[in-house]
Amino acid sequence: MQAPKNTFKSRLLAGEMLHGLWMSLASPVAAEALSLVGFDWLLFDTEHAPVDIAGVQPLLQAAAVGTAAPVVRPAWNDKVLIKRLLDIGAQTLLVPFVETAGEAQAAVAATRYPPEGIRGVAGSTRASRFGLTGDYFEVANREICVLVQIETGAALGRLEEIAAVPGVDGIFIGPSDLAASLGHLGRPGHPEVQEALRTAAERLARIGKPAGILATKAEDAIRYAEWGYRFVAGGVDLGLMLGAAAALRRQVSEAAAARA
Ligand SMILES: O=C(O)C(=O)C[C@H](O)[C@@H](O)CO
Repeated sequence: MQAPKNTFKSRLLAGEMLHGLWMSLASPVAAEALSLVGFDWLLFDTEHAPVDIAGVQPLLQAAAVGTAAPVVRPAWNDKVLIKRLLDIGAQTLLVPFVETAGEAQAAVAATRYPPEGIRGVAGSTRASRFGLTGDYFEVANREICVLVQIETGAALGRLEEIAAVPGVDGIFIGPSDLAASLGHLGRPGHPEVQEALRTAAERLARIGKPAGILATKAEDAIRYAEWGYRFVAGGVDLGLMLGAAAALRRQVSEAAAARA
């Protein structure tokens, strides 16, 4: 048996546009269902969603049913969290709050077996198909995809340095945190934030590094793709559910009011 290939990484590096969905519900049912609707990737968040490592494994198992590649965001740029996510089979990680090239190097090192990095070795994990693959140790390092998240003005100032770190495959800009860092908490749509997002994509395109972002509505996702973002989460599972529920509630209430 061969070790799993990382199709997210190969497609990203081939320059494909990858449409994603941000998953905050931490629900295996939602993961399985939404893996089937045609997105290229699903982001399982453990930074702000109520889920620990043991809860991520069922999400990965559920998503394996469909066609969307899983991406997991560890709660922090932490070598132990990263190792544990890799062991349960995550191959693409979105590492939050990277502000310097040194922090990006640490994130990459945490994902690589020695001598390239410091990942601890376990023989029988979900990552190696419980030890049944013959080639896992040979291919693991190159199949792992590291995306680092830029979320402050300071990090943005060092964008090119961070992006140049070997092993950083893509840069994700977090609009909400960047907005907060730029003095516009809760207002990612503020013109100054939007301009920072636009120029970040431009700078990354100039150095040939794929840029990613999270949008919360289709029109934002479309604009970000037009600006050059290549892996764009177009919405959040929880937000979509609430939006649909609120619209349904509004529609039936309005119909009832009209009948009265
Ligand atoms: O800065 C951002 O934007 C993010 O990091 C995403 C947030 O954590 C959040 O909107 C996810 O639900």
